[in-house]
Amino acid sequence: MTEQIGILGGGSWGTALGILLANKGYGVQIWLRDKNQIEEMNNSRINKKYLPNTVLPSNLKLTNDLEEVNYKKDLIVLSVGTQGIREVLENSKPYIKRDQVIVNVSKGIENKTLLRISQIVEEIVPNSKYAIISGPSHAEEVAKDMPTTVVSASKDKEVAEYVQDLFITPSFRVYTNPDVIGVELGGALKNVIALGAGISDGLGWGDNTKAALMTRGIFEMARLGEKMGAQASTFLGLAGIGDLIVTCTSMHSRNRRAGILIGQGIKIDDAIRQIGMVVEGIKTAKSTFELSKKYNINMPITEEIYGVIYEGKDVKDSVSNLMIRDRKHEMENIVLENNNLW
Ligand SMILES: NC(=O)c1ccc[n+]([C@@H]2O[C@H](COP(=O)([O-])OP(=O)(O)OC[C@H]3O[C@@H](n4cnc5c(N)ncnc54)[C@H](O)[C@@H]3O)[C@@H](O)[C@H]2O)c1
Ligand SMILES: O=P(O)(O)OC[C@H](O)CO
Repeated sequence: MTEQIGILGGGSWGTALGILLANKGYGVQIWLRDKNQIEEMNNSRINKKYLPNTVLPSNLKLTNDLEEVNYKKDLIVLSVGTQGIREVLENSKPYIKRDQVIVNVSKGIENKTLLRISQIVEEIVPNSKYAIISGPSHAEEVAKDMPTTVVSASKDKEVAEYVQDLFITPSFRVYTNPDVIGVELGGALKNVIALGAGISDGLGWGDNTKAALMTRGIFEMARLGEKMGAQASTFLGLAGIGDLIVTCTSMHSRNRRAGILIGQGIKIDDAIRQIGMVVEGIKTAKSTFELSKKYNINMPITEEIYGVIYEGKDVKDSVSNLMIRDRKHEMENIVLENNNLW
């Protein structure tokens, strides 16, 4: 029997993955909250707002009804922005069945609770079969079938491999990994560093600066990750350095582009408005800053980005703060172990 898949959220990523899965022949239905957008997409068969250059396959259906999108689905994909996941999942809860697999593809940390998305899912739908897909994967390129690699992470090997099997195509290669914490944190924390890379570009600075932000950025991501129970080696993989590279360097990146605008002197709210899509790094910068305090981890880049976004710090002062800190040994506080097996 053909697998049936429901996708909660029809932004650029939910739509690109919906197209990929529908092209594999599965029955796919995307839930969107905006009825007008559904009508427009049904008429044009294009998601003009979020993914304007790709036609939707005929077996990709749209709905505004949470009961319908969950009904008789083998797999549910979560692709609304992180801060909306709790609300959408709470509203879906009456319709979610025990045997359905839940795959999160969003990348962030909830404000106030400081929870990762797997922890939100566990609170609302305890003991569900959960996986996360993460890695360097811009929707715009996946929709054009450009070679892309990602990771399917789950505590349950069977679930990770089921999700790998469902999503893999000759141009979308899916690896597995048991380290849910590391894969989730890699995808979330890189958005904060990408804002910094964008700010550096917006200031007109060069490749040296960006390479420094990326390299020192992955160190502080891994430091927090290890303290929170992740494998440091995950940060060397697709969901860590891989995603950091793509997000810090691509013109598709919403986070980098928001950073560029901020570096050019545009106000934060105006930058977010101009991007017009979820810029996860903005909210996740706050959560990450608070996590770094909670776990007592030194995260100087994240701290300065938090200062720029939430305390109105001048970006040039922030960079100067980073450069004139106490001298250090490069490899201080880094342990690289690899126990990354089920
Ligand atoms: N776009 C990409 O290339 C890409 C790739 C990998 C991962 N992601 C991640 O996927 C997630 C979604 O990103 P996107 O780029 O598709 O964003 P987007 O802005 O294009 O779409 C987000 C969608 O979520 C909906 N939404 C947001 N809050 C909601 C709420 N409370 N209730 C209902 N709907 C809500 C929006 O209406 C929109 O349809 C983010 O976490 C992002 O980091 C994006
Ligand atoms: O466009 P961004 O910055 O939200 O990044 C999207 C994906 O996370 C890239 O892998």
